[in-house]
Amino acid sequence: MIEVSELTKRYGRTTAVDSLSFSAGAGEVTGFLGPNGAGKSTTLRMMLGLCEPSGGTVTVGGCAFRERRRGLRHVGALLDAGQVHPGRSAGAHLHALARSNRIGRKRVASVLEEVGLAEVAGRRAGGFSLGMRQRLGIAGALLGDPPVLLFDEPLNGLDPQGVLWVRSLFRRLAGEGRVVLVSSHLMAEMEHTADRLVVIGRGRLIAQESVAEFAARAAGAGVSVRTSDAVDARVLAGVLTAEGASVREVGGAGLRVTGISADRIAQLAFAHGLLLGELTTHAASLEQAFLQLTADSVEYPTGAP
Ligand SMILES: Nc1ncnc2c1ncn2[C@@H]1O[C@H](COP(=O)(O)OP(=O)(O)OP(=O)(O)O)[C@@H](O)[C@H]1O
Repeated sequence: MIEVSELTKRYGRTTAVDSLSFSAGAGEVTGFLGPNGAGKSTTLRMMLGLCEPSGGTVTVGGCAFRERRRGLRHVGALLDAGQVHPGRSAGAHLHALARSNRIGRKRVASVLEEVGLAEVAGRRAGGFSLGMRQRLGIAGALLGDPPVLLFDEPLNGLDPQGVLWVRSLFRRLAGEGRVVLVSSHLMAEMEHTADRLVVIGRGRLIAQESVAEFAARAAGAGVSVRTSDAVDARVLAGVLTAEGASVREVGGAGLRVTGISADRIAQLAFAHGLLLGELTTHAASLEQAFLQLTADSVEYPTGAP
């Protein structure tokens, strides 16, 4: 379990992370989302003890990362795929990491296989594409078989096949009971990758909830209902409101309903002898909800498209 409590980082007058508190649990993929400059990388760096917080604490599995020995066995991280020495081969890079963390050579071969780089293990990392470097970074994170994994923008540069592979890898790692925290500035990347979302903007927590809960607040979500005439629409509106739904009249016989499922609306209409001409569920756009939620937090906003 990762626990972030009142974490703050200031660079001169810039507050990159501002009293941020959230947690990421074992057995699920937590998406760490925010627009560019929101403070995601700074938070991950503080988690790993790579930069000193100005305030607050972050613990991984109950204690600070820096207090552990042989870190890779406890926390694996992909922070920047460009961190590899360009003259070193993928294999040599991983062997060096393994040696300094007292991890056996066999494990290097196994992670190279896992990320699909076994055949190019002898090639210089400097000649790798961004997608291959991401795979190498992921291999480094997996090397110590750690219970906690942090990934900063791991889908960057991956082709669609690579994205699918990473998603199934994260799911498997979480299924094995590990903590998997994945940062991204794109909701579309997290929608099908994460179970829970931690959304930040300007260093502050905006939302912390399941993907399903996040979807429920998305604009555009709801059910369109059309009855035979305006009188029936009014009767149905009364019935639905009494059930706790929010109802808005749209035209004579139309209603826009939120807070209740289409199934339940159909049951209630049937129970009250009301004929429905339309019953349409509108899927929530998570991307839209994310943009609305973080609109005030964008560092360099551009004009509307
Ligand atoms: N070393 C530094 N010195 C000064 N300011 C910094 C430093 N590192 C980060 N910042 C500032 O802190 C803020 C948060 O940056 P950070 O890189 O953590 O955001 P991010 O959410 O990871 O963004 P991105 O999605 O663009 O990677 C930004 O305003 C950035 O300019």
